[in-house]
Amino acid sequence: MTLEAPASPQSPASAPVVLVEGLVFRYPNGHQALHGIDLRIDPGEKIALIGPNGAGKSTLMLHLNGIHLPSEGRVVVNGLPVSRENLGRIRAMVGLVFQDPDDQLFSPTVYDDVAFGPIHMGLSKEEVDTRVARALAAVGLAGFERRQPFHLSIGQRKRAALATVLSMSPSLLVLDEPSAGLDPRGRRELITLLRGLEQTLLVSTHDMRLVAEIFPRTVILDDGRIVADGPTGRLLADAALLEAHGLEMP
Ligand SMILES: Nc1ncnc2c1ncn2[C@@H]1O[C@H](COP(=O)(O)OP(=O)(O)OP(=O)(O)O)[C@@H](O)[C@H]1O
Repeated sequence: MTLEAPASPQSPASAPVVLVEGLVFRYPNGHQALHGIDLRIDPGEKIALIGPNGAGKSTLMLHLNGIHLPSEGRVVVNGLPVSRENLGRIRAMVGLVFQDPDDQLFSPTVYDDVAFGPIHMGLSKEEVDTRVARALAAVGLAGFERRQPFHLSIGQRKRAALATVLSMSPSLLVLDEPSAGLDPRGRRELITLLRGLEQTLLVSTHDMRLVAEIFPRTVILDDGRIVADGPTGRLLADAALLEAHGLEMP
């Protein structure tokens, strides 16, 4: 097992954005998908979460905004435990983007989808409009307000899905497989976009080149356990480690 203190851009004393302690999760059918996860994410970190199919990456990420609640252990976001009572506040702080943008886009127009979160935060029409414009500009979709989401390309839909959470100004962005299905140009645009985001970022991916290009820190999950956590360059250079967990560089 390879575990190291993460290289945080903040001072070690700064409060973590995410603290996961002893997280165990069993699905209702009894399958135990997480076996005691400990993870700390500091402000401004950009972290890749990698591991083979079925390792538990999505299950872990779904705990960060309370779609799943721990069977044992706890998850704390910006000092607030993720629990049923705190879900509204947690979801305003954690923007979760699913792998399939169609899970996130359900309105007749891009504007309606991106405005949905801010409207439900009770913001004024003026503030909602400002946030929609800012979020669409951030993902390169300025002027797409009146477009119909289901007529956009997959790359545009993925960016629109990201805009639906950016409009809530989350302090943590959690993205599941953001580069899946993108062509080379879409991938390059995504890399530029992710590099420019100021939010703390946790991204699950099988795209090892994306990992190498963007993320200073990588966490490897296998069979519901963190098996390595450290600087990306060192982990990806460890061929034996990658092979042991069903991973390889392209
Ligand atoms: N609703 C469910 N009920 C029971 N077991 C589930 C459920 N969803 C996922 N699992 C199981 O939990 C384990 C972890 O799945 P998870 O989707 O978190 O893995 P993953 O690392 O995200 O995989 P992938 O890379 O394929 O997306 C797997 O064994 C999976 O079959």
